[in-house]
Amino acid sequence: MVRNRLNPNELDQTLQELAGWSRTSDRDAINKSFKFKDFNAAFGFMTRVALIAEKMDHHPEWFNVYNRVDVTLATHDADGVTGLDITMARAMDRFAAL
Ligand SMILES: C[C@H](O)[C@H](O)[C@H]1CNC2=NC(N)=NC(=O)C2=N1
Repeated sequence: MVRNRLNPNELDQTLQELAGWSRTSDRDAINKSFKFKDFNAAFGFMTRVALIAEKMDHHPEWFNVYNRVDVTLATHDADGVTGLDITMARAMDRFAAL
């Protein structure tokens, strides 16, 4: 089930395939800092992510300043990291590479 929390082993294994993603130190979540050319590129990324977040009904926590977007992913309903967060992380990596 995508909404079940990944156990620590599953999460560590999955993170090995996700470049730049780390476990968040103070809670069950994952995070990555994305850097873009400028604000326009950063906001374009956020817009693309927003559209799929609505489709997935799964929303990132993020902080943007100029060309940087710091993202934290967790499934609030499950109080931890689930397959939904991994799907979202992969989608974000794809959009960031455009
Ligand atoms: C009511 C609504 O479906 C839920 O609150 C959704 C919305 N977006 C969500 N986003 C995230 N990241 N985790 C959730 O548990 C979640 N739940």
